[in-house]
Amino acid sequence: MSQSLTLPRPDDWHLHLRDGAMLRAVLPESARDFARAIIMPNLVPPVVTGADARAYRDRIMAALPAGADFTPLMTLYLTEATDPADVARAHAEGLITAVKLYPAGATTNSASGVRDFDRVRGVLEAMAESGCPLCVHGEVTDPEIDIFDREAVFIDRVLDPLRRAVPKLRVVMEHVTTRDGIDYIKSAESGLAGTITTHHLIINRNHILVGGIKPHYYCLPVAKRESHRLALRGAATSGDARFFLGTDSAPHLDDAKESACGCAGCFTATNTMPLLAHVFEEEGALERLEGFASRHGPGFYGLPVNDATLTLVKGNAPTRFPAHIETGDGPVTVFDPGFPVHWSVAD
Ligand SMILES: NC(=O)N[C@@H](CC(=O)O)C(=O)O
Ligand SMILES: [Zn+2]
Ligand SMILES: [Zn+2]
Repeated sequence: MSQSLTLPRPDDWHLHLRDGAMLRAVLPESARDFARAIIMPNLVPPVVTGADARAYRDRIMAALPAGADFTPLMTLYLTEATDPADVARAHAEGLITAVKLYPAGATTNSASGVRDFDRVRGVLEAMAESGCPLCVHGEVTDPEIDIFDREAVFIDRVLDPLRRAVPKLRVVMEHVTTRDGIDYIKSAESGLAGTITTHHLIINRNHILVGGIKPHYYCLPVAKRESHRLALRGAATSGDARFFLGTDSAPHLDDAKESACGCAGCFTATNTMPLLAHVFEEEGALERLEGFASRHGPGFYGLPVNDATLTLVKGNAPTRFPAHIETGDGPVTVFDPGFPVHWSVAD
């Protein structure tokens, strides 16, 4: 028996495309299924000015396969030296869609991030005025705080005080991984949303650590215990418009992940939509995938829902996804959910 589901073409509200050979290898994987994506600015060096964002957008457009229908929505990497006027100009021109806050040292390429939040108050106030959203990597970096608690502590120590200090600022809590994060987003009347990744709906911390360490399941924020994964599933499949898809597809070469000090990031661009169909079907919420992947994100960002459509089909045989993609510099492993998936994207 075959089944199918057609939705408005989805968007990815949190994506790492990198640069150079990696960009050319991973961009087609996202452009195939997604119409737009919020492009993370954590390159080396980071995308900090409007001019940087313009140049990066040009490199992405140059790397797009012929005939692809994909729009990169650019972001700036917030530093303590960010000029509020440059942000305001880039946003007014439509060059950027959001600004990204990385606490310094929290994740991959975050060394230029923010240490002293008072130093970015002026930029945040200008963004609140112009309606430019702030996307946040929500983890504290205090070495005293256990890595599994870093998201919950960030909410109390940083995010909530920041939102109270700049109440009109629109904030996206990226890659929520805890029940605490879900509850915090639900507690806000307006101006706060959360992205949820594909892999955090699928794995908990046992998947990373039981039976041998699995570097391809290691990402930041690190997957938490099962009760948190269930809270994420509940939120994603609830129909609540404050939650939408941000894959956080974050490619690293296999050599960099399968290492004594492996990089954080799961590469899910290739198979995200079939995996999500599997998860939503498992939760008895297939009809809500459209809200999560195609409608809630544009709603928050004030953009139109895509006119084009994407069709997912469920076949009798498990779908065969590539195990890895080639970049020219080495392979990147595609996220393996560890169970058979019968959904695929129709041609
Ligand atoms: N999510 C990750 O584990 N890694 C991301 C950075 C990030 O989104 O925090 C990356 O750039 O590799
Ligand atoms: Zn992050
Ligand atoms: Zn990310």
